[in-house]
Amino acid sequence: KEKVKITKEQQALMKVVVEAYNRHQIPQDVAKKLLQEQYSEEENFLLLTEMATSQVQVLVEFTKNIPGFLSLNHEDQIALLKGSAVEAMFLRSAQVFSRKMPNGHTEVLEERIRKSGISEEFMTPMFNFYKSIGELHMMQEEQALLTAIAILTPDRPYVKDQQAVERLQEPMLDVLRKLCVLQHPQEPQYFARLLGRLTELRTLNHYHAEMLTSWRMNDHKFTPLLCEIWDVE
Ligand SMILES: Cc1cc(Cl)ccc1OCc1nc2ccc(F)cc2n1[C@H](C(=O)NC1CCCCC1)C1CCCCC1
Repeated sequence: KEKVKITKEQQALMKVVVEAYNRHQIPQDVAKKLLQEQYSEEENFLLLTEMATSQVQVLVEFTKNIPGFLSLNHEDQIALLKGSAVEAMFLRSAQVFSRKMPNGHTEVLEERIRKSGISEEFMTPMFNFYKSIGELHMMQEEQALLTAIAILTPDRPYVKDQQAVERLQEPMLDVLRKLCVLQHPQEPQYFARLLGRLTELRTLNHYHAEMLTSWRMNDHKFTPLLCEIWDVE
């Protein structure tokens, strides 16, 4: 059985990605707000649009720190960001939801989200995803690399130079695969399960526009940035 070893270059790549991921965290903690009090559907919608707007800005900063991203064709940089922003939001939401919290807090948080205004039909796929992410107990290195891998998906719509994107995604996949083998030696399928979450993320992508327009309230207002990213209005 060959000894898996992370090279110096791979250590350096991981360090850059993890530091960027930790540096670009959401300023205010939405989970704390939701646990503090029950908001109306309008207030929840506003909270989501505020959180999502700041998360997109955070995502752009994180992406700029992915080695090689800024040397991609500019239109392709936009296509990758536009193609991955919603997935990154759900991935971040899942990570926020799966964080270790004091007893009973996760249940309160789930209840507040169920009553937030999102229509019923989207709750099951969304919480199934959150729970499947939670079960993985991902380390922050795995979260950061998985987010970078999702952003560097070559077959996003309108990407012209897919090979250039593959050349950036492959080293990330390599170091994540090695990390999974080293961190989860008893679970040879762990890496495959992680990548399977990216497939589940894509299905959530299909729902996002309808999740927003069907929010139980009238007159859904979006920021210009979200109109761009969320295919709404
Ligand atoms: C990401 C997303 C996209 C669409 Cl279309 C619809 C919905 C949604 O998030 C649901 C969702 N799942 C959550 C799990 C844990 C949590 F603490 C908050 C969560 N949220 C929403 C949120 O603030 N998400 C942000 C989290 C940080 C990154 C940017 C997004 C709150 C908004 C207030 C009403 C209760 C849901």
